[in-house]
Amino acid sequence: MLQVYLVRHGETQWNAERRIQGQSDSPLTAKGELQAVQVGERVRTYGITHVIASDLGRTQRTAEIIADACGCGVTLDARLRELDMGILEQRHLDSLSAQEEEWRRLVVNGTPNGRIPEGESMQELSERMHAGLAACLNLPAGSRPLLVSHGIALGCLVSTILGLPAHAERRLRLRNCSISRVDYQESLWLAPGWVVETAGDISHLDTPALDELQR
Ligand SMILES: O=C(O)[C@H](O)COP(=O)(O)O
Repeated sequence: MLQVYLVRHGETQWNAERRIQGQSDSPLTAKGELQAVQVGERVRTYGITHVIASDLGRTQRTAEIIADACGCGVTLDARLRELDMGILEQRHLDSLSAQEEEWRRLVVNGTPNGRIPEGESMQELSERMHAGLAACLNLPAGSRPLLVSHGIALGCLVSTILGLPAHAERRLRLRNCSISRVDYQESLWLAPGWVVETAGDISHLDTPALDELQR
């Protein structure tokens, strides 16, 4: 049975500053680097064969640290990028006008085809994330991939595997460097398809690696 590990990147400067990242980028903080090291320590004995990351800098850096621990390389897949948040990217969450907050809510509340101007809908995000995950089924038999992606992107993937709407990602807490796992179940007796084994596990992060919300 194919097991796929899903890791959100380590904390970044803009995560810490409460700025919207989307497909814009900011570097990992020292805490973010430590979180990635702790993921590496946790998964180094899991037999990971491929580390596949979104092509944004924060996921690439996190993936390099994890891949070093696992002794494998990193490949990039743009389908694993965060939701494109259009004209609100780089903005402080606390600085949005009423109109801007309304645009953000179109996405958060699951308005059909809702998007921030110049951004992407949750449906579009869901389709490309599922395509990125499905690509793992083409890896050689016995592969055990680990994907490094983003908060909304991974939340959307896990929610929709569960049969929930994409915006149900708001009900999942996928913290920086949390680990989730989905398996491709082929048993005829059980429903074939992706199954969520774990979501948002942070038991490998010690206190210095936790963010404010986690303490
Ligand atoms: O700011 C964002 O884009 C999201 O809320 C979180 O994205 P991230 O997982 O890339 O930090």
